[in-house]
Amino acid sequence: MRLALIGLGAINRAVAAGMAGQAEMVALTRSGAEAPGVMAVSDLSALRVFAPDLVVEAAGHGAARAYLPGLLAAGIDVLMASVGVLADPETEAAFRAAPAHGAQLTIPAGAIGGLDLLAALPKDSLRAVRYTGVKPPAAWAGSPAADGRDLSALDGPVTLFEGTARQAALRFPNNANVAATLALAGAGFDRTEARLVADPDAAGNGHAYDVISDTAEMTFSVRARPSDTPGTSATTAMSLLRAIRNRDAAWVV
Ligand SMILES: NC(=O)C1=CN([C@@H]2O[C@H](COP(=O)(O)OP(=O)(O)OC[C@H]3O[C@@H](n4cnc5c(N)ncnc54)[C@H](OP(=O)(O)O)[C@@H]3O)[C@@H](O)[C@H]2O)C=CC1
Ligand SMILES: O=C([O-])CC(=O)C(=O)O
Repeated sequence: MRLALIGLGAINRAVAAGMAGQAEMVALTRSGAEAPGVMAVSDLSALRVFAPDLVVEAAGHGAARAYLPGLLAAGIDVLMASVGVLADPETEAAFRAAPAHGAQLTIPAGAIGGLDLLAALPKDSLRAVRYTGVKPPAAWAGSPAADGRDLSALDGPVTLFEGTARQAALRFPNNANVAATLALAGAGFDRTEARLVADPDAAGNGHAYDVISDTAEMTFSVRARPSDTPGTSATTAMSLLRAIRNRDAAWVV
């Protein structure tokens, strides 16, 4: 398999380590970063010359918006981590219009799970989908939630945001991609509720959601170890690796 990674931070370094020896890999970053078994490429045209079977994006909303529609339009399959960028209607339209020659965009579960069942439920049967993300203060560094507030001095949990998944995904590009993924799998960006919490006592990154539908009620909850980037759960790279491996698998579970 030939993999082109966009971004080589916490997620894609773990993806590269997981695919070592099983894929030829290049990476596109602004700094020209490399990793064991991964050669840096300087720009998008060098990435395309590599002729990847799959592009794996884990570089942030700006990179996803700038690169991915063009790659899909060139007939290249894409697996994206920065799902929240699709909360912007113009960007979503560009992604939906782009794929050519059967190119496919894969949106992995990322740091959450249970999406197989949620996505199987008929959309018009969904009555409520409510997501809560709880992370330690360090995970919110650099986010608008920290604006003017010393999160390191918190002595208890604080709700930083409550609103729709669309608002959350756009305001918190590094922490609410899962809210966007949940919205796309379920009730949509404007009918999925999101709450984001900083908790000094949180033992890891927590994601929980409740679904009420005509057919079923479900609850999902996970608490995961953070990766080298505090706001990114270690499970995210594992989810991307599963999606990559499923491409070649005889059995997909
Ligand atoms: N779906 C999900 O569940 C989750 C999704 N995410 C998404 O994944 C993204 C990556 O997460 P993570 O690995 O933790 O982030 P990191 O900050 O650890 O790494 C980001 C990487 O992207 C590169 N990068 C940034 N901007 C660009 C650009 N314009 N072009 C090319 N490379 C770029 C950076 O390198 P350089 O600075 O050298 O360019 C760096 O290598 C997040 O920003 C978020 O959008 C994160 C967590 C969960
Ligand atoms: O990795 C996580 O815990 C989730 C995350 O940052 C995101 O959804 O952007």
